[in-house]
Amino acid sequence: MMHDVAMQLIDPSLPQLLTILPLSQRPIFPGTALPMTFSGQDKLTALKIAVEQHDGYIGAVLEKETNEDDYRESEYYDVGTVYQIIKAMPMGPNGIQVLGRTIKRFRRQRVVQTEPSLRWRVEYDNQPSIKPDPELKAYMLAISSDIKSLLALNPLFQEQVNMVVTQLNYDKPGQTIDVISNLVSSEKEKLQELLECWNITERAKLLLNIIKDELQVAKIQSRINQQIEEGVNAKQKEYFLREQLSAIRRELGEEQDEGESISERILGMLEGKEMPEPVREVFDREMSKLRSLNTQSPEFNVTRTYLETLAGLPWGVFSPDTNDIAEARRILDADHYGLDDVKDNILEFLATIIKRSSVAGSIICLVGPPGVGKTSIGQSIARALGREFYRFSVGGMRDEAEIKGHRRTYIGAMPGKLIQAIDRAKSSNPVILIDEIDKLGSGHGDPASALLEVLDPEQNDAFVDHYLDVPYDLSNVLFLTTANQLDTIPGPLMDRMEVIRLSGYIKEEKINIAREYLIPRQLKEHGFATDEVTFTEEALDFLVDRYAREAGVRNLEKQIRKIIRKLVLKQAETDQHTFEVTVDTIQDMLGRPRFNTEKLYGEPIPGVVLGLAYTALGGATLYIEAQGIPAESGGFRLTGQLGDVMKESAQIALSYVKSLLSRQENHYYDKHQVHLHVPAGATPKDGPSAGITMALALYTLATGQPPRDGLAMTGELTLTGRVLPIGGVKEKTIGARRVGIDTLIFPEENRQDYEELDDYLKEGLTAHFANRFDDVLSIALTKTPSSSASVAS
Ligand SMILES: Nc1ncnc2c1ncn2[C@@H]1O[C@H](COP(=O)(O)OP(=O)(O)OP(=O)(O)O)[C@@H](O)[C@H]1O
Repeated sequence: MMHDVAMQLIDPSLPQLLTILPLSQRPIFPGTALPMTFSGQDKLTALKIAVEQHDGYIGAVLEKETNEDDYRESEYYDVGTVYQIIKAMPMGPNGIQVLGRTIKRFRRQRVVQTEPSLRWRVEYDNQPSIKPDPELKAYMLAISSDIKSLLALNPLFQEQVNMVVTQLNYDKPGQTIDVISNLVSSEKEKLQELLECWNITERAKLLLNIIKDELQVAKIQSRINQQIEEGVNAKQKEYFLREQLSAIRRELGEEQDEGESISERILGMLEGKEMPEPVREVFDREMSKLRSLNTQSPEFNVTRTYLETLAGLPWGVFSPDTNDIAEARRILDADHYGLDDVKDNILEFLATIIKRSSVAGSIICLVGPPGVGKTSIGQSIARALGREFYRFSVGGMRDEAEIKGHRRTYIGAMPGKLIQAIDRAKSSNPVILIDEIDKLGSGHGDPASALLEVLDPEQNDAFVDHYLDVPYDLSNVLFLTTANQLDTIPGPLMDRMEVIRLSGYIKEEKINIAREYLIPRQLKEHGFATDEVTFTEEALDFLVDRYAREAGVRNLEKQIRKIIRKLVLKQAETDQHTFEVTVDTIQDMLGRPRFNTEKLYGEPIPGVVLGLAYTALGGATLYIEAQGIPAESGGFRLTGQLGDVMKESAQIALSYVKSLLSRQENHYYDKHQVHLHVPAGATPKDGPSAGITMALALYTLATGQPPRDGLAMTGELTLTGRVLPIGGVKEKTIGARRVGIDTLIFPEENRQDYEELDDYLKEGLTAHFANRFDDVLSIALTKTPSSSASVAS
């Protein structure tokens, strides 16, 4: 390529010796007019000589290392640009600005003089102008396009660059490149490299790289700027719009100032309430915080919700107690059939509260199977005292925060159930019923001890909910709790409560409840007059016996509702107005009866004995089955999901029966493996009270004598054959009646419990009381051994 051949000709018009002046920032390129400033006496002297003696020509060279004291001692690059000063103007006492043009690059040949100024002998870049080849042309085009992009991003040199770009002269690429080089910025070393590049194509390449780098930086810069601007703009826009909106609202008189009206509303909520002083201080502090916050900030909402909760609570608001025991009795009677003991207990309790005029420390726990009226008794108590009623369940509750609330730092924090209850009740002395206290879970924190804090009269006058973070006095709340069974209630909670049992109803009671309470209530709810629908006695008996045999009456109520709904439809579809519900109607409407009989066995057989159990669903009967399998060495298997206590009591029963049999020369268990099962196999069971039942099953299996018909029993057995007392006599009696049992065996020590039962519960039943297992045998075995079972010996 032609222009690659360096032709260093001497330019006759330019001086061979040049006064050198230093450039510290960047080199300058030929072909442009530009001003330069210099300061320092030594430089001023050099400039003066150049202007006066050498037609104003100087050589401007970039310093490699600057010598601050004397520019002549600095280290210089070899290549610089010759500059001709056209005009010089003093700048300050020690400086000068010169205006001139850059002409040509030169290279140092040698230093010819240092005093009074630095002078070099130089050689010039005297390449002839060349016609660009395609490669160089391509570079030039690339430079031109990049420089335009750069222009779009960086408006700073717009005019200057624009001019250059529009005048780009492909015929003189070297000059064009130099002009552009004066405009780009990069590290000084890179620019010096560009200056030192004699080869034009190489120079174009270097310049393109520099421009590309610059373009990259400019792009990033512009992106950052844009992002910042967008953020600022969006914020500003929203701010202005909001300002305008509230100005418009103010103009329309719709709202004074959002924040102000919220604060006023919250303050208004305090009317008629008496906030204790320490709480008021916290309230005031939060209130002034609210006022200082921007209504759009998230913190405003958090503070506002807190203040609303705090102000919404019924501080110092109490409903006056009725204090009329006669009225309380009337209400309890009006709402509930029977339950005489329960009502008496509750009235005694209410009388005490009235006398002491304080509820402090009185907690009642209503225990009984589902649907026996625990909740509705609670409601009646509230009605009798004229207090608000609120109920919540702690069944399955695993997180302490549900009772005591979440700290306010949580997102979506709320007060716990107790404060929610107070909030809903709108009074500080409501009746709060805590349901299913026996099913309280444990998991996060300790819900049981949180509940204890609530119920404990020593602590609950200053109950601190995590969310509120100020004490609330719960000592005027009348707490009631309910449970299906007592075993699973945490001990410390149990200690603080007075237990009132609701044992479940027998058939006759349920018929009465249905007739006197449930049916009239359902008729009313469905818009029937009481005389429009009548149930026959047989129908009620059939309904209770076949469709609703459980201890409570909730299911009975449900069945009645079903029947009445169907009658509503019938009334709407036909002209019929009055209805008589008979056995047939019930069968028609409710389908096949759910219960026929609980008896699994027709005739009694050896090895099968009916036991009495006390479960969360009330009293129940359960069969105990024993079966022998001939085997060399005996053995014992137990099935039916039995708990540890029940397993042990099975072992005791077996050991005892074996010793009893050995005295009778009966070696059945030496030759048989025995399997004891308690159906239904899927229901977990535990407790020692099936001891005598299991022993009798094992005994009758070995002797082949069946127990007498219609017999059920309960009692703990010791290893020596003593019968120990059990719990739940009333429930067990009720359970036994339900399945048509007529003879019962209880431990002797439970005799009094049984005798204290109401007569109607005992009607038609014969109860026997056993001290020892021998007594059980003499009551249970009235028949002689059957011949078919005699193989057992
Ligand atoms: N002795 C009764 N007299 C009249 N109605 C009753 C009686 N016992 C229960 N009921 C009614 O039976 C229904 C169920 O009672 P309630 O909801 O109080 O049962 P519960 O014992 O609280 O049950 P759970 O343990 O499942 O909460 C209610 O409608 C209640 O009025």
